[in-house]
Amino acid sequence: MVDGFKIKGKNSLNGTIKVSGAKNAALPILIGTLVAEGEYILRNVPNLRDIRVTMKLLEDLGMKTEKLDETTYKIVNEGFKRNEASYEIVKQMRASFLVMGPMIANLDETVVSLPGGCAIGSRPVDLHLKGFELLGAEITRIHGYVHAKSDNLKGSEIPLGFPSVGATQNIMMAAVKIPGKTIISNAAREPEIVDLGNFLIKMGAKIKGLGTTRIEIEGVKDLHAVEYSIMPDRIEAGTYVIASLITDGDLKIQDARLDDLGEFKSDLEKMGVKFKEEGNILTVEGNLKELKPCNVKTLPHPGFPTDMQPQMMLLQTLVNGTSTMEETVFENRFMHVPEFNRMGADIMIKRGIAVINGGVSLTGAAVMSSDLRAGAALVLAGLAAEGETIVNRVYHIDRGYDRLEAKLNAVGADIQRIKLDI
Ligand SMILES: CC(=O)N[C@H]1[C@@H](OP(=O)(O)OP(=O)(O)OC[C@H]2O[C@@H](n3ccc(=O)[nH]c3=O)[C@H](O)[C@@H]2O)O[C@H](CO)[C@@H](O)[C@@H]1O
Ligand SMILES: C=C(OP(=O)(O)O)C(=O)O
Repeated sequence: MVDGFKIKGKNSLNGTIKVSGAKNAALPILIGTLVAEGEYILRNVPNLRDIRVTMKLLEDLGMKTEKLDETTYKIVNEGFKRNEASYEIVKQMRASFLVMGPMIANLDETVVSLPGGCAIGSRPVDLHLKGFELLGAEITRIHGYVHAKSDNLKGSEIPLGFPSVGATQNIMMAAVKIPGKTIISNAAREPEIVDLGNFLIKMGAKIKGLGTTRIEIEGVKDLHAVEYSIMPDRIEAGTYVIASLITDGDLKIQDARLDDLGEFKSDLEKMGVKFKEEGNILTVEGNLKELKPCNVKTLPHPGFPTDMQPQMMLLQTLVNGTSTMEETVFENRFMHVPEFNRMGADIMIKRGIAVINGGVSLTGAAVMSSDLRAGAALVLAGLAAEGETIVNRVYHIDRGYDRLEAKLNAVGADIQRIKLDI
């Protein structure tokens, strides 16, 4: 049996909904505590399955972790107890592969399981490994594991073939401790990179160019543990923006930083959505019947974020006219399309582009969540649909949304957690 959601649609959402700390910043930053010994305090950590897996991973490597309150963790690094990150843990969460950077910076020999792909794509790590080789690591792959010899590393120029978020983070966490200067060119510019960089700078790292395509790092031997507060989750915030629009609601989204969402904001504005930011409260205005269709293409930041693609496609489904969605980051991130179609959407995929004939009325159905954001988009579809929707396999959603159903129910949704056959 697995958890599912039973959703009664057509309630409009009103009231204040608070955004939690960002999963995609919290995971690398928690792993960043492996970079240097000491006692860390991390605040604004979201309550997620991926966070619990990360704690297991850190403990397995020898760290002591303690939950101080709902969003605060203490992590004590007294050195590595072992030099291997096993498949049992890495297979549960791809971000686990980020341990490799701190491990090669601190240990002479390291073994890390290859993560493998997932429902949205093959998700290779060649750019991470090429970066480590340029830093002087000897890399071999045996039986699904990467072995690295790293007793003689030095800073280097690392051009990335693609501005990979994971590769940029992994290389940064190694380079901050490796003697000499490392320059990452074509680096990722995502706000989560900046948050990780700011955490490392607080630890004493010398990093320039965060948020640009060229990151310069001067290796420092003695870094120290710090207290740090994780940035708010821009994807969770964007998900609530869509929730407000598709339920004709009036959500007050607390701790949303719209500027972190790149072209998501400008694309919605082109559709006719108006944003208002007052202090840390964001509200959105837009009537589904009056919004215009739009053509969207996912791209690295500041382009339209791939993690908002399924939720945006739902909005495109409900707005009159034909819209398109082109996914350029992950080759297989359209698993929600047949599920939306089961609910009455009219979406066709042609040569990697989804063509959405919008303006339909959705009706509740039993649907399957294939990954985190597809799952969240199906929950939103259930909120907009007539009748009852059952979303199966919500464990994908629990990986990355902090109590999604509780937060949505508190602003007027009707979502029940139930047990379902897998
Ligand atoms: C650019 C981008 O939007 N990255 C997203 C990606 O980060 P994540 O770090 O998971 O993925 P990357 O940014 O590394 O990957 C982006 C693209 O680069 C390719 N690639 C990556 C690494 C590598 O070594 N070789 C390689 O070919 C991937 O197959 C993919 O097509 O997923 C996260 C979770 O959904 C998002 O928050 C990030 O915004
Ligand atoms: C797919 C996502 O995460 P992960 O890289 O952890 O799979 C996501 O955050 O949308």
